[in-house]
Amino acid sequence: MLDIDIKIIDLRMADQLPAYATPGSAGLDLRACLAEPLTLQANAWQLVPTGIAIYLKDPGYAAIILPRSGLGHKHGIVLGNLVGLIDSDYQGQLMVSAWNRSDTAFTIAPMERIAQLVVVPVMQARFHLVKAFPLSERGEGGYGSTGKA
Ligand SMILES: O=c1ccn([C@H]2C[C@H](O)[C@@H](COP(=O)(O)OP(=O)(O)OP(=O)(O)O)O2)c(=O)[nH]1
Ligand SMILES: [Mg+2]
Repeated sequence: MLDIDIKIIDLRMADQLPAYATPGSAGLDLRACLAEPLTLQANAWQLVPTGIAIYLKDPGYAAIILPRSGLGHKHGIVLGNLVGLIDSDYQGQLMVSAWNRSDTAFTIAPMERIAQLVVVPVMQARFHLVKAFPLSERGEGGYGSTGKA
């Protein structure tokens, strides 16, 4: 279990801090911190505040924002950036780019859970410039080079 600092940006979030819904949950649901319902027309997207900020601090971690399965599959509410990446040094409010990829308008209610946050380990890399790589089995083959079946 990792300890992370969290800051309340909107007071309405004070009693609704993100929490794992079950002991085995990987994601924490993020709420739409809205004053009034927000209707996303078909294929419209809008940046939605969550009312909270986190500071991961350790560059060995990041957080990713993912769609909720039900909203995405049943209503087409996914993310305008497909996946949100939260840097370990980001201290601003968590924002969700809510995109209605469906052909029907969808209304997000204030405080509705619209996306989920997953904290993940990250390895920062140091690059060593070389002229050639030692040959691997794959070499430069990709994009289906191993066949279909
Ligand atoms: O869905 C998202 C994606 C990003 N962010 C915040 C946290 C992240 O650390 C910061 C920058 O995100 P990113 O690096 O993906 O965006 P950028 O377009 O490269 O902006 P920047 O130039 O600020 O890095 O924006 C969010 O709140 N929600
Ligand atoms: Mg960036």
